[in-house]
Amino acid sequence: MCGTDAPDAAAGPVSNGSHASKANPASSPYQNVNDFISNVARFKIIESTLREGEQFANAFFDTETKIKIAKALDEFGVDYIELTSPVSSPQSYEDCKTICGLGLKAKILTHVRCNMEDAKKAVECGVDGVDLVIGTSSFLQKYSHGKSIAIIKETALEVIQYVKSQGVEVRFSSEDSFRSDLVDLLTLYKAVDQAGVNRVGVADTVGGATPRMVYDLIRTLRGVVSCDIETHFHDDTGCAVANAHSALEAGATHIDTSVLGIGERNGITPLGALMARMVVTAPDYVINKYNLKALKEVEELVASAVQINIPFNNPITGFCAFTHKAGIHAKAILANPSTYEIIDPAIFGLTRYISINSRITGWNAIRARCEQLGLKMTDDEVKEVTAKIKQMADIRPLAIDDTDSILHSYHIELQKKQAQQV
Ligand SMILES: CC(=O)SCCNC(=O)CCNC(=O)[C@H](O)C(C)(C)COP(=O)(O)OP(=O)(O)OC[C@H]1O[C@@H](n2cnc3c(N)ncnc32)[C@H](O)[C@@H]1OP(=O)(O)O
Ligand SMILES: O=C(O)CCC(=O)C(=O)O
Ligand SMILES: [Zn+2]
Repeated sequence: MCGTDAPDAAAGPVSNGSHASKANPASSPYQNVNDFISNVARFKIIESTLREGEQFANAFFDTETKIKIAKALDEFGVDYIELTSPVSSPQSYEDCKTICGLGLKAKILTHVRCNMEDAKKAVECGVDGVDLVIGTSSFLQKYSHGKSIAIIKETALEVIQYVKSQGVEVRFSSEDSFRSDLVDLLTLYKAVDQAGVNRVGVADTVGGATPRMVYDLIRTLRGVVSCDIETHFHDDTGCAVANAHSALEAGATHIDTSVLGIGERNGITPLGALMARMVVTAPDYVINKYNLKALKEVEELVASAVQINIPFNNPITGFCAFTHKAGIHAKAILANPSTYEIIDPAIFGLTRYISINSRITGWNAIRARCEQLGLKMTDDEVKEVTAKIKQMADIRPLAIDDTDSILHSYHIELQKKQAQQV
């Protein structure tokens, strides 16, 4: 279907029905449960395409590209934009300063190791906030930086005090949180909270956490710290979006994303997929806060910058995300799009497409196409021409033009017959 039947709003029968007018959103079982701890309807996004995303295998962002991406993310309405550490290279340092000088609405963060030298470089760049990170699992303590929890705590408190003294936001995050000792973690978070951090960060660095593990850890942490809680989920086991949702339900306040999920290995929670999830959970909040119609453009910009295609099954913008094919689906979609769509594509400035070119096409979809083409036929005639389309589709894949040709020829034959009868 995909090769010969590419969605094109002008080509196939497009149902203009809108979800809002045909379904009562208040009746959705997927929406926000209003418990007091959940932040699903008031979360913030820390967009890390220009930090975590730069760790994606294909990524090379020159200054101009970074500026374009930062501006596009700002237009989209993300709350924060996180940049690569300025100690990474001289150009990273310059780019960090340049982006801080753009005057964007989004706050600019940079992500550095939890030590004084890195923090000083970060502050020098003029960022709004510094995201401090250090591994707390025994793996990272032993094989990465070699520091004990006591030293981590002592250093963290010094660095936090310094960043705060510069009037800059500060966050402390424990890399590899889920493989860290819970007592170590809570002791550290409590200490940095008391030291006045704006946020603590919980990171599933290796992508092994499940939504239930996330809920339990964040719920526990929520009872220990009073500051905001940022969360960061890798997608190695396919749970990054679900984990983000679970974190918000448990009281996390901020979610890290990157466009198309790009990042180290197979990346993190994708911005678009998170929007898809959250627009279903908390439609009013998401629609009013984010410029959802700009999503496709942001994704295309980043996809082109890192030389990848948008995956076919990407939520929202995958080429067939709003394509309906089977006859049973098509009939119901034409009557009411909510039957087989959880998200109205119009919210993202997109249209749905109904495929009419296969052996599984039904006569209701063909009737809609005939109406669109202005070909008048009785129901029995539509059924007869549908059978002809199926006959042909049994032999080879059809393009929309093939189906339309069958419809036009059949209609011409009908007209000839009618003329003969007169
Ligand atoms: C899970 C994550 O994604 S965390 C963020 C990852 N981001 C980055 O790595 C930013 C890009 N990195 C870089 O440009 C470089 O790694 C730099 C500039 C940070 C450091 O480069 P180098 O000095 O050449 O060290 P290298 O990369 O080989 O090793 C990392 C060093 O940081 C130390 N380190 C690692 N994490 C931390 C931390 N959180 N706090 C302090 N030191 C740390 C390691 O012990 C190691 O130190 P060493 O020089 O004594 O061996
Ligand atoms: O700083 C953080 O919270 C996350 C760092 C990171 O990229 C990770 O742990 O995967
Ligand atoms: Zn990461």
